[in-house]
Amino acid sequence: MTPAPHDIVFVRDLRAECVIGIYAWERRVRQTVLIDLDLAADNRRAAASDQIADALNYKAVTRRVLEYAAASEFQLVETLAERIAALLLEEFGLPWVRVRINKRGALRAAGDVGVVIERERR
Ligand SMILES: Nc1nc2c(c(=O)[nH]1)N=C([C@H](O)[C@@H](O)CO)CN2
Repeated sequence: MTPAPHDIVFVRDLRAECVIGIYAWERRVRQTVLIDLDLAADNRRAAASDQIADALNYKAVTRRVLEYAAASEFQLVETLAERIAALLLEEFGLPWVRVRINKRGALRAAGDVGVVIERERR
């Protein structure tokens, strides 16, 4: 089957609790980050069979990301994004992912702040 490069499974505003930040007070608390995921997946087989076994199961993906984030203690959102991207590419066999980490409220003068990265499997 030829690749379907435009198919995406997405997740928005996944609420993850983790230790993250560069300041001393941030090492002592858990903060909420909002995670957006765009996951390249060929959705045609799932659409044809209507079976979850043929789909990239977004429940399984989000459960794994939340488990990983909860155990993490990075300083930078960049690192958290990078490690989540690597995990998704490796464990779910995906060809390409976009990961957005939103540390909402981290800056008094701003609403949403964070990073977006795109990675592909080598
Ligand atoms: N590019 C980044 N800048 C900053 C980060 C970060 O993770 N990446 N983190 C902080 C602090 O932890 C901030 O979130 C606390 O207010 C500052 N800048």
